[in-house]
Amino acid sequence: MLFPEKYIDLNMPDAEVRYYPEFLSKDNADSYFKRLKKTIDWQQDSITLFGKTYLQPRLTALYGDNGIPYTYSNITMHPKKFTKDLLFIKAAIENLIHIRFTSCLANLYRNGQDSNGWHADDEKELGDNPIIASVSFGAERKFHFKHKFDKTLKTKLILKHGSLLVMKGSTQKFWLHQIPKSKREIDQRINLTYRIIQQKNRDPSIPALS
Ligand SMILES: O=C(O)CCC(=O)C(=O)O
Ligand SMILES: [Fe+2]
Repeated sequence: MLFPEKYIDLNMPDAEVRYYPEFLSKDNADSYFKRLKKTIDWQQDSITLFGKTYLQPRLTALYGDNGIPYTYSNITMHPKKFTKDLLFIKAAIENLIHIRFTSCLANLYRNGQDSNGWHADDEKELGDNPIIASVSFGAERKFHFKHKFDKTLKTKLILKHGSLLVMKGSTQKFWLHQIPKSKREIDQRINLTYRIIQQKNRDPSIPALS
């Protein structure tokens, strides 16, 4: 039996985080993984931190249904048009949680040395209390959270093949997250983070078009 709607609330203070371990069946997740690896236009960008330039420790790509660029860690990404698979997965999430997304940032972790350092997804383009829906395929990876202000608060989970993690409310205001590097040998993993990306300087008193 499949239970795509079965969830676990992480019960973190100052956050709303919900985990759906069986969002996609294994067969579905297997075939998405293979196709996403081939059809996404993966690229490795450089980031500049404290005046030094590094290659990002993973491959990424941005897709969307508007042309609005997305800037984080000094990288500006321009969205490509959604692929069929990305639209199907988007619709499955939207049916489950009743939120419409505009964009998807895809990550490919090639092995255990690839990672995603501590950050919050709190860019202006994401609006005030952003909703981020993140689907995982392939190798399992650890996902860590730590509170920005109360150093005693942290938690972690393992993101399974075919799982969905939804972060909303004040999560990005109060918490950082990361995918740490691992010395173990780890296979490839693809993660899709669906987001709502809007014009940066939009007047918040005017409702966004949907
Ligand atoms: O790979 C993941 O699970 C997390 C990705 C992430 O945090 C991001 O793209 O902002
Ligand atoms: Fe993130």
